[in-house]
Amino acid sequence: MPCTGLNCPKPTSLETNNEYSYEKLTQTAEYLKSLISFTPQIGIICGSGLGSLADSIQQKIEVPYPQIPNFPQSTVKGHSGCLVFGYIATVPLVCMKGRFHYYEGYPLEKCAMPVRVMKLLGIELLIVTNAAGGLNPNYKVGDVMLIKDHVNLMGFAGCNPLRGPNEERFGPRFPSMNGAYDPRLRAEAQKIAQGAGLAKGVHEGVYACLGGPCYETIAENRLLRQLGVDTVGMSTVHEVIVAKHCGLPVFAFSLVTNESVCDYESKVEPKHDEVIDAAKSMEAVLQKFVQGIIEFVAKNGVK
Ligand SMILES: O=P(O)(O)O[C@H]1O[C@H](CO)[C@@H](O)[C@H]1O
Ligand code: HPA
Repeated sequence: MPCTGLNCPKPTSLETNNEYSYEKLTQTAEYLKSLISFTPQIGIICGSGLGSLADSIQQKIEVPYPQIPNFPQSTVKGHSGCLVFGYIATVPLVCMKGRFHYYEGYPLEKCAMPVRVMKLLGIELLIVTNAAGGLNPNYKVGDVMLIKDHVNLMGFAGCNPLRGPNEERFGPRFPSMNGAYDPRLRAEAQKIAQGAGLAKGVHEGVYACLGGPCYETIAENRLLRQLGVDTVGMSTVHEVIVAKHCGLPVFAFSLVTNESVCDYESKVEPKHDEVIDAAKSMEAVLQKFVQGIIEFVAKNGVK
């Protein structure tokens, strides 16, 4: 029982005050449903410089974020800020050209709220992409790493998108994160990658998200390597946590856009413009790769 003494502040319901309550998210989803005549089956989140993944969408309906009730706004170069609805390989889908990051000033639950909106729209699979630093010494710029697991470093410090009252209509208070990255799609993606021209550079590994916006120090990169992290970025993990919580299977990959420096002699510095350029140079191949995944889902279903 909460304290009922006269001097105790009344407990406020975070749920009813919450900007991202179930009711608010439902409003957002209902608004978006009113613009489309189909149920999206797949949701795609484009990483930095990867917005061109939306180029292969047919019968596009584009909805800029400022037009969407309760939606955050994109503030980062390489994230244009628009939802694109349409079809790839006859599969109805919704694609986020622009995601939200903690360093933009948004709390993690706000960064991840579009995942819940997409769940309410009816998606059955989430495809998450990111630009990332390659920590694994075998990775080169332009390689793709299928994410098999993550290290929720921000979670070690108590930052988690599920912090606060649990919304049972999405999922349980204590969700397991095992199997968050769908193993069947990952196995299939290895074959699909070869067809898309990615044969040499497809790895499977572990991604870690830091809060940013600073890139990691050399000491931090060395530490992350020792922790078994293969790619590092500032996104994805909170989106996947929210997806797993509400029962959405996830297929996710990192594009290695820069090598994470672990050597004090190195003069190499990460730069966001170079991250974007590296992503752009892989546009065509990654479009083909994602299309291959969607074609597989069209033929075989999500489960
Ligand atoms: O993770 P995405 O959105 O692909 O972007 C990555 O690229 C930016 C840094 O260059 C950071 O936002 C980092 O998270
Ligand atoms: N570190 C963190 N985030 C990133 C990087 C990096 O090296 N590259 C792209 N996003």
